Amino acid sequence: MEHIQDLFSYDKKEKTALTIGKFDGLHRGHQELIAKIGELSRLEGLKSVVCAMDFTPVWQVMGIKPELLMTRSERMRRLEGKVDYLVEAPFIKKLTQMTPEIFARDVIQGIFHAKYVVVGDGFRFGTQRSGDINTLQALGERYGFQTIIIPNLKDGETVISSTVIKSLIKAGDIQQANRLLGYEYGYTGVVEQGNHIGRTLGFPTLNVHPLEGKVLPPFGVYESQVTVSGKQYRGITNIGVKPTVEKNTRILVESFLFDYSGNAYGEEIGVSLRRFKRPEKKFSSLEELKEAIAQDIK
Ligand SMILES: Cc1cc2nc3c(=O)[nH]c(=O)nc-3n(C[C@H](O)[C@H](O)[C@H](O)COP(=O)(O)O)c2cc1C
Ligand SMILES: Nc1ncnc2c1ncn2[C@@H]1O[C@H](COP(=O)(O)OP(=O)(O)OP(=O)(O)O)[C@@H](O)[C@H]1O
Repeated sequence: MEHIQDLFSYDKKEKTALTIGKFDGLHRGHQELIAKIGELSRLEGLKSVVCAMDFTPVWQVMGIKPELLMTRSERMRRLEGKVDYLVEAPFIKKLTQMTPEIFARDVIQGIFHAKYVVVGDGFRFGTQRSGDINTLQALGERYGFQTIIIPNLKDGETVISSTVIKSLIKAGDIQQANRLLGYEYGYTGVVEQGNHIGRTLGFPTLNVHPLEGKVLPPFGVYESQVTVSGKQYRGITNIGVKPTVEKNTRILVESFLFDYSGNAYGEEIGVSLRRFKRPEKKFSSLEELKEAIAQDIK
């Protein structure tokens, strides 16, 4: 997969099967669209393209702190091997001012040379989201691309969306969030040195700082799976500020791994969350904290 960081520097000439959207989380709905562009590109000798709209420039202007399911590099890794091109499209003035027609003509046709555009039911595009799937279909006829609509994938009555998944994570319902994502939500990060209290408690932890912008669940203890040097370990993870031992510390994701004995300082690890167990608590002694952790791992 080739990663192109700016839509306006995309200069490939091949015909494409294209999908467009924010693609935060690459949930099961997104995965259907990606499977479809893969299938079309294989059948018809096209290139498959994910055009991921990046709203960071807009949020910066508005002073909004982003809350996202994945960082750009996590998205890149998750798409690796699945599509030919990942093209990021920072949502700059030039884009925000495009009417649906200009977007279809200059971007879908002009930049991407799309033969197919694959979108979900609820897709909106153009200035102030003024175009919908009917607009897209009509413009496709004018500008020579075919629009393929994927019905919104649901889980029971719930339409799967990044927004719903973020709410579930914030509410601590990791199991349901994972179901809608189609994989386990988590954090990647470089292992940092802690206070080395963990090992005196008998529970040494691999500590990572959650990357900027990632949605956090309620502070607390979670069953987890941790990847270190390509190997997976079952573990238990505390997300929070460890109020028993620290004051005003920054948020950490701390994992005690069963069956692991290294320290991995400086290495990048992945921590996937499986289930919420209990809220983080300020214990009155380290002894009580130790007893609680012993219960957590049972
Ligand atoms: C399973 C687990 C549960 C934890 N629960 C809490 C908690 O409820 N309250 C708290 O203050 N710290 C909690 N911690 C964090 C510990 O305080 C922390 O791991 C310990 O102080 C070691 O920190 P260090 O790595 O900086 O040495 C928990 C850690 C683990 C692994
Ligand atoms: N559940 C779904 N089933 C099928 N397609 C979907 C689904 N959700 C989103 N899509 C499509 O995936 C593309 C990218 O969607 P986008 O990431 O913008 O939407 P989203 O997941 O609903 O996010 P948000 O909740 O932030 O609006 C769009 O074409 C959209 O219509």
